[in-house]
Amino acid sequence: MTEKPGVVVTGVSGRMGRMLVREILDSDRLRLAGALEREGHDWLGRDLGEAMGGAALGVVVQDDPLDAFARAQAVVDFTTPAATVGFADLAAQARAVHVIGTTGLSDADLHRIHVAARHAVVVRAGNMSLGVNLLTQVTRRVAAALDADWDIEIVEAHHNRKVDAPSGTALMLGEAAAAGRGVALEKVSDRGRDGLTGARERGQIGFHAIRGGDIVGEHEVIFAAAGERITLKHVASDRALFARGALRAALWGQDKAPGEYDMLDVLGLGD
Ligand SMILES: NC(=O)c1ccc[n+]([C@@H]2O[C@H](COP(=O)([O-])OP(=O)(O)OC[C@H]3O[C@@H](n4cnc5c(N)ncnc54)[C@H](O)[C@@H]3O)[C@@H](O)[C@H]2O)c1
Ligand SMILES: O=C(O)C1=N[C@H](C(=O)O)CCC1
Repeated sequence: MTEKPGVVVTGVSGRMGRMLVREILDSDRLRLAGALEREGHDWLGRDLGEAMGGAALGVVVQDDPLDAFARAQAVVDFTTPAATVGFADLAAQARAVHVIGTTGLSDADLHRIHVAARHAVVVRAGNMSLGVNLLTQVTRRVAAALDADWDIEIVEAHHNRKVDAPSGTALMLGEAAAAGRGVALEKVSDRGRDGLTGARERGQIGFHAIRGGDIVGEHEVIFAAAGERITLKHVASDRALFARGALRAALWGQDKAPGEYDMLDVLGLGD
């Protein structure tokens, strides 16, 4: 029997990091090959299981990605843009599948990831859930069916620790709506109106971010016209959903050619 693919979890003490560890330990198809945290973190050098408040796992939390990735077939990464671009280079060197859930990536960050993907499989998505990825397809189709008399607004809500806005998911939905309309999102995007903004411009796609409490992730795409309105909505109530999607991507990527992929590829939802 071949060995199960080994996964390194980056940002292992984070909200997503802990969720990923639990899901890998529950999985009969993957094994935990390493655990990374940032320099100076108080979990470094400790057994991961004990740091998480449970029994020892025999995996020590470290801050050396090169060493960890050399023992892994996949790196599952929900950290920060600065950390993720560095991991992209190193995961590519190690020929490990790099699953990127980190959001808030700049165009320069995306370029670095694109270059790394010449040498290894990268799967990146602002949202790893089946529901949201399906919603992007529905959004694109609805936007394609309606003209610009229908104003498109995207409203997202997340917990009060989230550091980026609009959310990665909101941007995916915005890209889908823009693609349906046949326009470039950056030309029509209007983010967080405030003050004497003037009337809404025809064809704009608006973004609005709510931050509060422990909201896991909620997204609405509103199509509003004179006398009627369509609202498409997704609610995530459990972060495990994102972790399971990311681990599915880590497995899916094992036999793929180097390149950039997304969750539509993983879920077989692409056109
Ligand atoms: N794509 C999705 O489905 C999805 C789902 C949830 C969250 N996210 C995104 O994932 C990211 C993390 O979210 P979170 O809620 O877990 O955040 P978090 O702040 O709880 O966790 C991030 C972790 O990364 C660690 N980290 C930072 N720099 C590091 C480095 N250089 N090396 C190793 N570890 C490092 C931090 O110490 C922290 O533990 C965010 O960008 C968020 O938007 C994406
Ligand atoms: O908790 C977060 O942060 C989330 N980030 C992703 C986003 O930016 O869309 C996915 C939902 C949760």
